[in-house]
Amino acid sequence: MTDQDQQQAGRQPVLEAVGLTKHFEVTDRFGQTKLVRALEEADLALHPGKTVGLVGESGSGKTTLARLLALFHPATSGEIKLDGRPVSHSKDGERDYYRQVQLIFQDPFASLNPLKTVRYTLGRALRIHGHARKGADLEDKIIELLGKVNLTPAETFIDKLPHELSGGQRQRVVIARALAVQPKVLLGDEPISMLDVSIRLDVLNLLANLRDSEDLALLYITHDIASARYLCDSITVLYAGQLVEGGPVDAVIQQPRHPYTRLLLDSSPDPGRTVTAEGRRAGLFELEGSLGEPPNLSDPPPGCRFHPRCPFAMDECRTELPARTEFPDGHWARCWLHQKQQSHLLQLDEEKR
Ligand SMILES: Nc1ncnc2c1ncn2[C@@H]1O[C@H](COP(=O)(O)OP(=O)(O)OP(=O)(O)O)[C@@H](O)[C@H]1O
Repeated sequence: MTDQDQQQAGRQPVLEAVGLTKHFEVTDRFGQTKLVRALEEADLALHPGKTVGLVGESGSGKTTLARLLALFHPATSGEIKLDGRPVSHSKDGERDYYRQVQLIFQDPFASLNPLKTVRYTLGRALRIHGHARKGADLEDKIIELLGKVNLTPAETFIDKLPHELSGGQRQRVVIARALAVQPKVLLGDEPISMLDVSIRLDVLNLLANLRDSEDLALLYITHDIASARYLCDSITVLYAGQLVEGGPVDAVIQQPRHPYTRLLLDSSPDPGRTVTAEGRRAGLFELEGSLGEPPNLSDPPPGCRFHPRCPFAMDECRTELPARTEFPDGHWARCWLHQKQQSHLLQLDEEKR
């Protein structure tokens, strides 16, 4: 353990999800009510100065978890803790929470009022949260925020409306507005996925710099495991509403312990690895297409929801989600292979890759 790791180990999480579950009640066109089981008993911990990547394919429940953490939806069950204390859902409790936890959405254009200038947007956030009132002080703080997100010189941007900015500049304004609140936690829900490919890296680097300079706890939500690898200290993998694996980024990427994480890695372009003619790495999931689609969450498979696609599925997988198996260095997975002493099957296959 490095000195930094030791310091981190002693720091308590700033934000924690404990057993967070969300079932949405929806009514179909025939008037029938059903439950969409979007998230099941999710545990997650965010630490100051660290980034957790939440990775999963479309519809796996990533946004649902972000929205629960931002208090946009009430949880069906489970708890959110800020600085070790359960969040109070009183008006004052929620106002205090929003001062500390800010959510950045995928689409910066939809996040900004199209009729308001950058000065107004940032000034309003500063005033509402009591970090500046008016006049020169307010102007100085707006300029400081623009500097933090590299929108300089500030006079080039301060009087612009959202449509006069590029996508990347708009997302920087959204990030500056979140920083105006002086939060401890930033939740980034696919913050680069709608940006031009050429500027995605710049925005990731900006988030990394802000995390370090402001000691922010960052949740980075993405379907792109390669970008999570670039930005994150640890990764948590979500499949069809169930968290299936997590741990330090290198451990998860170098030695995935859940077959679904293997699928994600095998599907992710990586120039350093063997690639088949179809653009996928040679390996277990070459026949991914024939292994089926993610389940419908209004009628999910029982047990481990990945079992219909899993080449290792055993009887247990079809009835019960296993407990977490913990490995050294904080790496864990929920997979029967480990509970039934069958990990070698995954390892044998790993050697063939
Ligand atoms: N407000 C809602 N009402 C009903 N169902 C919802 C609601 N929000 C999300 N869902 C359902 O919950 C499941 C998870 O959706 P969610 O948006 O969290 O996934 P995601 O991983 O963020 O996907 P994407 O990457 O496509 O945004 C989906 O089946 C979705 O249809």
